[in-house]
Amino acid sequence: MIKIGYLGPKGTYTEKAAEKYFTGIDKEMRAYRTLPELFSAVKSGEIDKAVAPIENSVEGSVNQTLDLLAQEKGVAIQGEIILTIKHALMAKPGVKVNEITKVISHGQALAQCSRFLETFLPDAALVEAVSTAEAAVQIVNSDQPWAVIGNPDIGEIYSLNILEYDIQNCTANRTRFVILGQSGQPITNANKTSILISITDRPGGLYQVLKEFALVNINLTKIESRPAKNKLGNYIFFIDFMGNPADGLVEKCLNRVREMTAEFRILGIYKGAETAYSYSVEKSVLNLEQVREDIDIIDRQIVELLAMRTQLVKIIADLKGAHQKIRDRKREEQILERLTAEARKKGVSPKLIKELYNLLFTHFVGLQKIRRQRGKAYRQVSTKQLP
Ligand SMILES: O=C(O)C(=O)C[C@]1(C(=O)O)C=C[C@@H](O)C=C1
Repeated sequence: MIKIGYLGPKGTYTEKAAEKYFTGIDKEMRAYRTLPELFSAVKSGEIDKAVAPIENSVEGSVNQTLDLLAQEKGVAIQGEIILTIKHALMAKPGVKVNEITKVISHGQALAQCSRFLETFLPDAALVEAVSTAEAAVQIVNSDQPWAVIGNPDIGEIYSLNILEYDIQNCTANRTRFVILGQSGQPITNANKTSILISITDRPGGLYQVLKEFALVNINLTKIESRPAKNKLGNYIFFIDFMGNPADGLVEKCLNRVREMTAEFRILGIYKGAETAYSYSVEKSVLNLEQVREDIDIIDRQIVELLAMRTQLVKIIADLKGAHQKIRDRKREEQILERLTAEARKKGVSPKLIKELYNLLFTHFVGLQKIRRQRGKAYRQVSTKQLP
């Protein structure tokens, strides 16, 4: 029998998600009051698996779950499940909608029903609880005309009356829950990976990372930033994508990302709940159109990088001023030596690199000469214009 923990108390959507994910499995369900308690329980081995909400289609990420994933290194994502959320307004028997003075629920549930609350209960106080079921417990223990918003099952569990069904702002209200376990347990049929990265502060840092995924045609399903909590302005990024690092292409892509990031961690490799777009190496290898699309992406990148190089050479030209020699053969030799060695390592022809770079050097020397000439002409014109 496996022990499964969830964000309780009984009746939460998370319990529903856990029941559904582990249907037909001999299990003992344990409710935890808070997400930190749930995470420590799975980390210590007190429970085998934990289920926690991570993202809602209306309200976005559950920040506390993301922060705990970042903090708790011994906990990994091992699966996920998506539930359609339908909220109900519930109160103790006898309480009518127009008598309600306070509505208690999880912050996300209150936000997801904001339109109903503004229209039908504009004067009621809105109070947040750690979970929807915890809010129900508060209602049960009070003799005030208060109400709770949550999963209609709560009504039955806590003997509350359902006053209104389906009160959420959007009908397509869905929540994704993650299944957590201790790190290092392999998952079969895994086709999705979640990683955490932090990027050193430099222009284009995040772009360079995302580019690596685009180049090998990996579909990112989510990217979210959270404060790194060490310095204002420092962020960590959570990235989910379709693919498994057991795939050579995915592994190479992640190795490159690891090299260019200050922090890199795999949060989980698991079976995705939805596989609308599934990544396949075979597809990109066998399909001519697909390979050409990949080449088009790379060619665009090459032009973009050349544009950046051009800007830098222009800065060099201005730094050299009017008298320093433009051509620097020693520097060219150093560049060629480094790049041909790197090319050899990566299976690129060193001859190609030599030819390509000799062409680039000639071009960039020419560009600097023209710039110097223009500068001279400009200085002459400006002098003439001087009184
Ligand atoms: O580094 C320099 O001094 C440059 O002018 C740039 C650059 C280059 O394109 O990398 C161009 C010409 C020089 O001969 C050497 C290098």
